[in-house]
Amino acid sequence: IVGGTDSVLGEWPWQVSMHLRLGASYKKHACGGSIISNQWIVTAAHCVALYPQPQMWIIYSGFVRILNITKSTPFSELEKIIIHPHYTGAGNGSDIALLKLKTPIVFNDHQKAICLPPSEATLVLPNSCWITGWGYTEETGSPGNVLQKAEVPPISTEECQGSYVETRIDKKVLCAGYKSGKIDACKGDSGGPLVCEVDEIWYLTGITSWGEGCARPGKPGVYTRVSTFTNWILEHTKLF
Ligand SMILES: O=C1CSc2cc(C(=O)N[C@@H](Cc3ccccc3)C(=O)NCCc3cc(Cl)ccc3-n3cnnn3)ccc2N1
Repeated sequence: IVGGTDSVLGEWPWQVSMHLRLGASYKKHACGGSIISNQWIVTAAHCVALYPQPQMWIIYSGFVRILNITKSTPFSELEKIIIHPHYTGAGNGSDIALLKLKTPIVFNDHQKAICLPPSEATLVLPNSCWITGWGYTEETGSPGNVLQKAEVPPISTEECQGSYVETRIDKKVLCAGYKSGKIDACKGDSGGPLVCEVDEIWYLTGITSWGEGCARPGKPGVYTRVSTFTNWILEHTKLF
């Protein structure tokens, strides 16, 4: 996150870190994700597209300092990875995937689920949403240690299309950010949440997907619009 500030434990209890098992011991943070039930995580399809094998991944939850993670830190393992069937990788939407945990997460003040938005919610977009992650804090920077948070306003599809003339901006995505840049997601934040509070309830409104550089003026962040996929999520997680 560029232009963010430190989070405190319990502020974003649905945020998880996905670590790729590269060889026996070496693991590293690859993507963010969001807890939507005690056994399901939502992330970006591009995070798992290169390694769609459940045994390649481990999930850390209930923490904010990435440097506190050690070999003895408890983690969750994956039973199943479901990548959206329409995801093709060419940045043309449906950048969403579901991770089923081998054993359910025990909820507490530091780890619990975020609500899904109503499907196709034309719910007038709130004017304030938040992004979080352990990604780069500058475009050519390095990952943050403490989970970073930043407030970003959603941007209309028309305005966003004007920022990305070579890419089709449709209802499968949601753009957010400032004309002046300065605050945005960046490398390592993808798969993580864009959340908005409506009537004191937080909803998973977006999934960090792509952007042209980080926090550049006129180049907002592009997020998977979760409400377009709420039914798909419910069908595949049997959460209804
Ligand atoms: O320890 C490390 C140091 S290097 C590193 C890089 C990445 C990375 O590039 N991730 C990509 C996505 C990715 C994930 C897995 C495989 C391949 C690519 C990303 O987050 N990409 C974020 C995309 C993005 C989204 C928004 Cl909303 C706004 C701006 C951007 N950025 C544009 N340029 N950089 N960020 C992830 C974890 C990492 N861990």
